[in-house]
Amino acid sequence: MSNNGSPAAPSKTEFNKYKIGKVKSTPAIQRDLKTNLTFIELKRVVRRRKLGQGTFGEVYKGIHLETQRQVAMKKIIVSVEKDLFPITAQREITILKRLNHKNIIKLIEMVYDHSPGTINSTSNNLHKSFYMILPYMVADLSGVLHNPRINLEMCDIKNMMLQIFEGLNYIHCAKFMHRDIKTANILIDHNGVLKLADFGLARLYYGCPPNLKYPGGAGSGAKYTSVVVTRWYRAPELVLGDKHYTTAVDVWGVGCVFAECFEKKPILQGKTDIDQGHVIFKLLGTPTEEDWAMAQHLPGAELTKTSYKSTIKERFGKYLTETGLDFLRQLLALDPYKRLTAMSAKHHPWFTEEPLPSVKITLPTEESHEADIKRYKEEMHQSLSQRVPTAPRGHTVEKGESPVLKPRVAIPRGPKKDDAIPIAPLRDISSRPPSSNSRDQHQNPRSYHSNNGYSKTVAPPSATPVGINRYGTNNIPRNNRFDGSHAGPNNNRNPINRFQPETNVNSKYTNTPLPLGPQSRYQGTSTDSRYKSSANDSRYHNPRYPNKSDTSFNKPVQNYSRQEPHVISRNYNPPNGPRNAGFNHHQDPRPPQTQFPVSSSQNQNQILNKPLDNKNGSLKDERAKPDDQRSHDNNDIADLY
Ligand SMILES: Nc1ncnc2c1ncn2[C@@H]1O[C@H](COP(=O)(O)OP(=O)(O)OP(=O)(O)O)[C@@H](O)[C@H]1O
Repeated sequence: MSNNGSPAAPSKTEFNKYKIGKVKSTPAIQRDLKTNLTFIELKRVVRRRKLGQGTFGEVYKGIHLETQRQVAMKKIIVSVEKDLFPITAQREITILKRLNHKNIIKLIEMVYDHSPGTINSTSNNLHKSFYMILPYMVADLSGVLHNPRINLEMCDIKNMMLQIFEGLNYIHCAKFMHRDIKTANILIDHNGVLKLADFGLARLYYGCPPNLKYPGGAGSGAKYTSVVVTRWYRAPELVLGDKHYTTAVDVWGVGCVFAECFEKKPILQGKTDIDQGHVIFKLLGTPTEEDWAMAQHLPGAELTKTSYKSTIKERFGKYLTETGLDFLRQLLALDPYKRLTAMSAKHHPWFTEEPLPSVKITLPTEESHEADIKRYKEEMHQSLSQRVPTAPRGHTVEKGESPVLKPRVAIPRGPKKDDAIPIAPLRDISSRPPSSNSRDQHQNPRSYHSNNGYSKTVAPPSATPVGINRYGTNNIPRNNRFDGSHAGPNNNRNPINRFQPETNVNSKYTNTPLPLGPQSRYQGTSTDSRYKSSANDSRYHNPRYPNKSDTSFNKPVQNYSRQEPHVISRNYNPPNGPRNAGFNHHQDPRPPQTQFPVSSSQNQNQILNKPLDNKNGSLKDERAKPDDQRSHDNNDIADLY
């Protein structure tokens, strides 16, 4: 406070904390005297490096000026007029504060841009910004897969899958569902450590956490909105409108990510929500009653009247051995209760088959983010147009320099003196010219066979009954070394030993058969009987699965499509153009933003610093409770928490 009692203007030089873009002159980072929050004056910063375009904001690269650490700054835009804080950001902040794992992105802190506000060009409204400060990650998996200069070996893919399952298992054991697993939300740091990010759609689930004893995911004890997950990564139960889904929706997403590693593009690109169902069944075959009995009782059951045959072997058999295909099939099992869990997936024999997972993935030091995909495409196009044309018959073409993709960014840079995060000296990209040839090789399944002794002649695993989760303790052969109770043979040929996951957090859940709570969907251990459809089946007397005469299940297909307006089909084209070429159908699954008032500085402070309500493990913030504060455009929003 100044002498005359009015709040003093914040000092311009008091705190120099973050700057977007390269460090040049002294940035304007200050602290608000009233709230004690730090803020940066973005108007002064001219150069920004945009990493990604989110649905409701943008992600920038910045520098923490005190430590010189690179950070990512995820912008959250708050309309000054409405004075509302987006619910997805609220959720993400709350959940990230609770999580602490090597394979989950960390929230360093929140900063508030205290400048008078900026006018949004599209809405013409005055906006203010909050920033989530996250550790800077050199790449995301979407950028890596689209980068023609990066060729992932099978051992790297295995390593990445193990890391993804480590992170996902942690989230699931902490009783959260992520609900937006996709390649763009899997970040990679300079040490090759993968981090699951973007918890804007995540939520706490009800019921017991998963364990190895029971197949299927956890969390079926309540009704949730099925309008979650980016469409192309949406599990079939969501596509069919199931509201009692489980953590298995995340495992489906990982299955899509796994397959995307081979095709380098999302594998299930439905054009509409209904089409998504067709695309899924075209790959995996229309489920029979035996395959997925519950499908008949979901709102979108009409889709199961199609008769597609599975094409998974034709499509992915060229990349994967029988064991690998079995792994993919179990990640993409149509029935969520036959799908692997994050906990059991790590024990699949595919990880013990040659080539074993690499100890550490080494990627080029080039930054590869989702925002770079457009550039890669342009480069590819340019490279192809520069190719020496083939000579007409009987003629020769003089040999010129073969077109080579030249990276725009300085790639192999050694650690600088003031780099707090040393860039690891990784593979020398210059020795691997990313010619069109290498791209071809990239798509060639045989490239996975090179140098690593990987061969398709590896004996497939012995046949196991379909529909049983083979890696739960229930089903594991007695001498199975991957039962999760021990680390397996003590040598580094065993991937469980080679790959060193963080084990501390989940150990308490591993191998601890938890009592089935009242919410548990299936009681007892007889897997066969669970999937049998019979009039006496207790599921049909369960209010969650009303019998067929229930009108909601008898909806003709038109009715189902009429529900589509509930699905927010906002086009994925931000004001400054499509997010990335070829992603035009990349539908935003999020419901309209429910927002909370953040008018006073005190409220802002609450959002950023309020300790979580830990009672009963609840993450709900008090401000999230009163229903009347929410703008319910449809009932699904009420489900979001
Ligand atoms: N910590 C980080 N380091 C580097 N890049 C990041 C980081 N966080 C996010 N990004 C980049 O920004 C992109 C979008 O980030 P994020 O998914 O968190 O935002 P979002 O607004 O939730 O996006 P979406 O609407 O697609 O879910 C990511 O795909 C990634 O390329």
